[in-house]
Formats: sequence, C-alpha cells, structure tokens
Amino acid sequence: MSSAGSFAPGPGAARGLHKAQVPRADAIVPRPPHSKRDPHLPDLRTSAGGGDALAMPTMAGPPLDAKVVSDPYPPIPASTSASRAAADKIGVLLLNLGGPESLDDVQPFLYNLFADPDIIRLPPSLAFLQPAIAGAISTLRAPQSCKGYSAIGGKSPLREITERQADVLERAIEGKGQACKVYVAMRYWHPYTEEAMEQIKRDGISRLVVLPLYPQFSISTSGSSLRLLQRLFEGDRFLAGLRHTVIPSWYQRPGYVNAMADLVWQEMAKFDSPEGVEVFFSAHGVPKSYVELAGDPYKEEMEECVGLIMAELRRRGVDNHHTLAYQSRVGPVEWLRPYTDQSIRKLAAEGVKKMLVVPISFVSEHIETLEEIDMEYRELAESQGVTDWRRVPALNTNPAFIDDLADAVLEALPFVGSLVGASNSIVPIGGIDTLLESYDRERESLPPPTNLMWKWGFTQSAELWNGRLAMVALAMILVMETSSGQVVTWKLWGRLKGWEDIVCSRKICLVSRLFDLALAALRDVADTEGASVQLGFMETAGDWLVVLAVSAPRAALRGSQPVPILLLTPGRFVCEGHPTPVPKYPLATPAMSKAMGMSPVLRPTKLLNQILPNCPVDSRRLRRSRTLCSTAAKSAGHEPEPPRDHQRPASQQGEEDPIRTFVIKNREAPRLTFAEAARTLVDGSVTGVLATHSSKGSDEGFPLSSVVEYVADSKGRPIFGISMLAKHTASLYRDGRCSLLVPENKSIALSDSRALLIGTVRAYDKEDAGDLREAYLAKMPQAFWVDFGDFRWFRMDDIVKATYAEDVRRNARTGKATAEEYLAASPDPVAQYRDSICSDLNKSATGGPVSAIIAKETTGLDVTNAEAYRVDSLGFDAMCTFSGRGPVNIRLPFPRRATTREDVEQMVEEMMGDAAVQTV
Ligand SMILES: C=CC1=C(C)c2cc3[nH]c(cc4nc(cc5[nH]c(cc1n2)c(C)c5CCC(=O)O)C(CCC(=O)O)=C4C)c(C)c3C=C
Ligand SMILES: [Fe+2]
Repeated sequence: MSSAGSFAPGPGAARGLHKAQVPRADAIVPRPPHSKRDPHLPDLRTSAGGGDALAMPTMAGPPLDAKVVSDPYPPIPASTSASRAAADKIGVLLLNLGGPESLDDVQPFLYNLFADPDIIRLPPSLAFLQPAIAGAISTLRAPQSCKGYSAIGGKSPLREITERQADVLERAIEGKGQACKVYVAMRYWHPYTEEAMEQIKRDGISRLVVLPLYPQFSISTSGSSLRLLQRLFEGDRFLAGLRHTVIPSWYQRPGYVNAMADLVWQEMAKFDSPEGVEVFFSAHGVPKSYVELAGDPYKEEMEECVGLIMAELRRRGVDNHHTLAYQSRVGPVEWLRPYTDQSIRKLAAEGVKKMLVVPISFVSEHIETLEEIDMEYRELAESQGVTDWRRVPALNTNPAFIDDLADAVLEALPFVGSLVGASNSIVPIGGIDTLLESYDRERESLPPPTNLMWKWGFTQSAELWNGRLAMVALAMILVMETSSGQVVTWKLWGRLKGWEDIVCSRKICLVSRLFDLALAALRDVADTEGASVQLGFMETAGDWLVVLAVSAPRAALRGSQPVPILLLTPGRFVCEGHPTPVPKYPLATPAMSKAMGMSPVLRPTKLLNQILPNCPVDSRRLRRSRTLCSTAAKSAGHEPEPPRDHQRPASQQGEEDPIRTFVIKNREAPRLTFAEAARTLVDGSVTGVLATHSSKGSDEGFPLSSVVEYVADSKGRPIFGISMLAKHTASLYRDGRCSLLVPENKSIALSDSRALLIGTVRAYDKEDAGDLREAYLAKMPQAFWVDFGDFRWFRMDDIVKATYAEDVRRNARTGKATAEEYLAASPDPVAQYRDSICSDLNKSATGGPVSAIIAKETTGLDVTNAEAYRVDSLGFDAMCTFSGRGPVNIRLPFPRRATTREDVEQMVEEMMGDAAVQTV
C-alpha cells in the first residue's frame, strides 16, 4: 500500500480543508505531510501472527485468515504480471470517509464534513454561506461527537483499518497475478484524497481503478468523493489523462454477500439457541429527501443488499425474522425510516429478547458500530427488556471479503480508460467525469438544502460572526420550510436536478458497459467472421432485464462455445411465475472471462441457476429475447486488434490522449435543440401512444395508454380524429390532460429516440373543426373514417412541455423544451432525407466509406472506420473507430446549416476534401 507524501493541493482542494487550515474560504494552504502507515501496526506481509490486530473493544470478528498471512497467493507468473506492469502501472484508489485521529481533530473533521456541498446542499446563491454554516454546525456538534470518540479511545479507527485493508488488498491482487499499488483517499481527514492523487502522480500510475469502500452508493458518500475527484482531475493535466474506471457499488457481489452471511452465521452460533433471534440490520441513515427528491439509490441498494444476505442465510438454514433500520441521524429533518432506536423499542415491546445487530452500510469498525451500537443502542435495548444482544463484527480485513474486492478490481481493469465512457453518450462507464456528468446533465442548480444538520441553541461560539451568519441563514430556511410544510428553498431556487438522474443513468451505464464488454470480447477473438453482438432486453412488470449475447462460430471463441454475457438489472425478474431477487453485475462465463483477461470468478450458470431455478437461460433463449440491436462485427468493421494493454504506445502513457481529448470536446459540437428535435420527430410521424386518465369502470382515474394516430398542425400541435367508441375519447372528454409519446420507430424499442408532449387537449365540435380536418387529411388522405358519425376532433392546444430523448443506445441525450420553445421551433428540413443521406454517407469511396473519410479529414485522427446513422441540418452522427479503439459515437458538424438535401450533398463533398475529387 502506498501513502501520499507531502502535498500541494490543486484548485479543488480548498473545499476539503478544515477551518483551522483555511484562513479564507478561497485560500489554499499546503496540507501537513501525510504520514506513512503506522510502523507499529503489524505488517501483514511479514507478520506470522495473523488476526485482525486492531483490537476493537467489542470485535468478535474472525481472526485474519492464516491463508493471508502465510502467503496464500501463488507467485506472480512472470509472463502476465511482470510484462503488464512494465507497460502499465496499475493503481487502485480506495475511497473512504476518514475520521479524527485525536479529540482535537474532531471539530476540524466535522467542519470538513459539513463544508461538503453533498452533505449540506445549498443552492448556488447561498453557496458562499457554506464555510460559515460548516463552522457553526461543527462547533455546535463537536462536544457531543467528542464524547462519542472519547468512549472509543479518543480517535476514529478508520484510518488504521482502511490502510490495512489497502495492504491486504494490494497483496491479494498481486497474488492473482496483477502487480498494482493501492492508495487510500479519505474525504474528510488524512490521508486526504488530494494527497493520494499527488502520490499517484509521483508514482506514475497509468491505469486506475476507483473503488469506494461503501458497498452501497450514496450521494453523500461515494458520490461526494467522486465529485471531489472530478474537480481534481479537471484541474490537473496528468490526472486528466489518467485512464481510470469507477466501481460505483458492489453490495450485490456474491463474494461480499457470502462474507457478510458468514459473519452473521458465526455470530448467530453464539446464542444459546438461534430460535427467536431477531436479525437486525442497522444502516447509516441519510436524509429522506436524498432518496425521494434527489434520486439517491442508497435505500434501494440497501434493501436489495439485505435481501441478498437474508437469501444466502436462508440457504444455510437460518430462517430468522429480520428488520432493516437506519441509525445515526443528524439534525432536525426527516431521515430514512424506520429509525434504529424506534425499531429497537418496537421489537422489544413485541417481546423480542434476543437481537443480533448487523451493521450494513460500512465495512470497517467505526464510531457508529463501536459507540452507537455497542453502547447506546445496547443500553437502550436492555432497558427495554432485551436480554441477549450481540453484534456482527465489521468485515475489516476479512479474507473472503478482501479476496472478492481483489476480483472486483481485476474485473474492472478491462474497462480502465474505456472509450465508451468518454463518448458523447450519457453512459458513465470508465470515467469519473463522464459518470458525474451524466448525473448532472441538464442540472440547472444545485439541489436545495433539504437537510440541515443543525442543533438549535445559542452557545458562546454561536456568538462568533460566522456562527451568527449561519444561524440567520439556517433559521430563515427552517422557518420557511416548517411554515409551508414544504421544501420551500427547492421551489425558490430552482428545480431539483442532477442526482435524480442517477438511477436512470446507472442503468444505461450498465447496458453500455455490457455492450463494451461484448465488443472487447469480439476484438479479442482471433477470427470474428460471422460473429455478432446482440443487445436484447425483456421487460417484466416495471422492471427490466438486459440480456447481451455474443454469438460466434465455435472456432472464433478460441475453442469455447458461443457464450452469452448477461446483465440482470436491479429489481425483480419475474420468470414463469417465479419472482426472484436478482443481483446486478455483468456475468461472463469462465471462457469468456479468460478471453477478456478477466478473472473467471463469476459463474453465470451457477448464479443463473440460483436466480432462475426453473427457467434455465441458454444462448438460444437469449437470442429469442427482443433484439434491440444487432451488430455484425464484420460489417461494423472490427478488425482483430491488439489487446487493450497495447492500445496506446508506451510513449504516450501518462500524456494526453488525443482521441479522448477529441471525444470530450466533440460533445460540444452543434446539434438541434431539444425543441427542434422534438418538433421534427412529432412532425415526421403520425403514430403515438396517448396517455389519458381513465374516466370510468374499475380502472377509473388510472393512467390509460392507447396507440393513436395524429397529425401535427403547422405549429406542432397534435390533432386527433378519434372515435367516441374508444375509451380514451371518453377519458379526454372528462379530463383533457394527457400526454403523447411519439417514438422514432413504430415498433417501439427502449433505445429508440422519442418525443413526449404533455398538455391539455380541447374538443372541437364538427362545425368548428374544418381547419383541423383539412390539416389532418392533408397528411393522412386515406383516413376516410374520420368522417364517420362517431368520430370527434381534439387538438392539444395547451402544451405544457415537450421532452426529447435521443437514441439511448448511442448518443443518449435527453432534454426538454418549454411550450414556447417547442411551438416556435421548426421541423428540421433535412429530416425527411435522413435515411437516404445516411446510406450515401456509408457508401464506399476511394479510401473507405465516405463518413470515415470525413471523420478522418475533420478530426485529423487515425480513423479506421465510421458509420453514419443520423443526420440533420447541422451535421451527422456516426459510430467511429480510431486506430481500432471504439466504436465511439461522434458528431461531425456541417460547415453551415443545410436547408436542402442538395446543401448537404455539397457540404459532404467539401468535407471530404481531396478524397472527394478522387472519388468523383
Ligand atoms: C454509508 C455510510 C455513511 C453515510 C450514508 C453517511 C451519511 C451521512 N453522515 C452524516 C454525518 C456524520 N457522519 C459521521 C461519521 C461517519 N459517517 C459514516 C458513514 C456514512 N455517513 C462513518 C463511517 C462515520 C464514522 C467516521 C469515524 O470517525 O469513525 C459524523 C461524525 C460522527 C458524529 O459526530 O456522529 C457525522 C456528523 C450526514 C449528515 C450524512 C448524510 C447526509
Ligand atoms: Fe456519516
């Protein structure tokens, strides 16, 4: 494990500094040198003693497996590790919270925590108050926190444990044949993230896997650290070019689930009898608004995690009742419920006498296990009549757990620097910036201060200037919020944006990750003749399952069978009436894993059998799933390529990657506005899905969707000629509020572009509907039925908003337009020629397909192939391969706006440069 040496923080560092170190909010003061790992701690590499040497007061955890101590890992084969390490220096960055190392550190540590905009979220207009608010709250809270830290020895054990975790993880990864260095990056105390990044630079790391030590993702933990990393990466040339990938959460990994189940199982055995023992999961809470307003997936992931551990325990015969509750609430706002203390009271009142507490949101012992659970909650439980109280130890350096983390890192390595993440898409693979950018897409302002960690009271310190300032600001916000019963600030300072996208973008991330995986696999096979990638999905009630199948002739996969790669997304997959919780992680067969240089740890057949016991999934079944995209590897121009490790010449490593730089910059290339794009789509189609409010029957009031035909009038307002016999017509008479979804293709697929108009329709009497009828029949002359007696006319006269989502699979941009913007926009004049122009662009010319020639001319990069798939008056989109890397979605803008097809043809010729002359 490496620790950072002396540190000169970059521009992003100021926010992380505690008050004592920051005389002014904008000043940047060098941090004290980061001390190396405590030399008094037993070194696992040499110690023969074993055991988790950090003697926690109540830790009954299993001793560190002797395997780890006595070098369980085989020697590193020279052909793999050594040669790879020579070409590439691999780093692993462990993200964690950090904790005070003495009682004097408590207030500055709290200051750093509350100065974090992902912990106290202020709107931009109040951001200047953050240091003052952090100062006030940390001062108010410090005495209470000091009591807690005093009770566990006057300091937090987090640093020691995390550094030991880093040590054994580094060892475990090396034991699996991959040389690497593991770094610790704390968010609020030493070794600070900035220090770790400085060390990474000094060590010349070229590929980095970022691994938060939080099993479940939360905006307030992993999200906050990633945001800090983003700032550091932005402000530093070396870091900006560092190839990296992030493992956002890993609670669903079988290795982790099993390790947790082992701990519970071992602790359960210590009760006289397991009968009547309540398995009580206690997670660190977050304010409810994080989940409900800001889309934090924390609660969902926590519940899924508990479900997986309980399922594993049941398999082992432990069938006890369990509860999940949330602890460590701070401040007056509502946090996730049920609260741990209330649940303890309730269970005790119901007669529960034996409780086994499982701390679940964190993997190390810390103040909240050692003090809050072991002391406060224990006392509470016993006062309520619980007679047998035990706690499961934290995982710390549990060998099975560390081994699984090592596998997670190795599995992530193929994605390091993946170009998919750097593409134009909102897919957050591979890079912190792209990951966070996708969360923040369209974000207009920071989320509101829905949580204020504030304790009411006038203390001496509150008389300080900054304290007074903070008090005033907090009081104002609180009064507004309590008097209205709502999150007033949210209304005042802008709509909540940003984090709520997280769930959606994470799903898209996973889909795309799979796609990349499959392409990587294809690249690695010697002969891709006839190979194809299929990305399919099956939808079940509200949830979805993404299936990715790679099929190839036997020989192509180096002797292995054609293999599927599967991704089962979160939620429940209902298959042949067997609802089963599913984990979410890409699964690969051992053969495929090997072909991709991944460790063959996940065994899909085993997992799938668990998941879908009565529904075996094989490649035939996968192919039968609805296919969204099918890419023939040959036609997509995938030449067999050198393995990823050799993609960039060594001389370039650590330097700026021109392809990546281009792809990032290319995101700003001109495109149609969302209003124009929506308007174009609505204008170019006559079929959509109309959602109304059902007006009668047992489904009264429920949303009712129907496929309808419509025609857009000259302003883009949809006109409907619909029969009185249809249920949606009655519904519209009762309540004109509706929405119309217009998909790009008639057979709607999840990946398709689509526009959505939301508004209120007006019913027109036949006599007044002359213009509507005329406009309708002008576009749909065959629709003679609109003159039947039961037909009525409606038009969406009052449009509230229009949204547009573009090609979720490749380009993946989404956004909305106001009614005014939508009505003022014009349909794109080139749209109607889109398919034929694309086909022209993909035709071969001397020197390759036209689009590839243009891509080469325009980017100046080594373009090996490009395939145009969308065109409008401002340019065209293509999937492009650079020196065998990619394919990446890029935008190739025209020199001027086209108004006709001829314009486009002329500009295409111009863009081809000399190649056009040769072709002609
Ligand atoms: C997954 C774990 C954690 C989440 C989620 C989380 C959110 C969160 N925390 C606070 C406020 C405080 N947290 C404090 C300590 C602390 N928090 C976590 C983990 C999560 N926090 C850990 C592991 C620790 C302990 C560190 C240690 O020193 O051992 C503290 C300081 C301790 C205290 O005074 O109680 C505060 C304050 C908020 C507001 C929040 C979500 C918005
Ligand atoms: Fe916390």
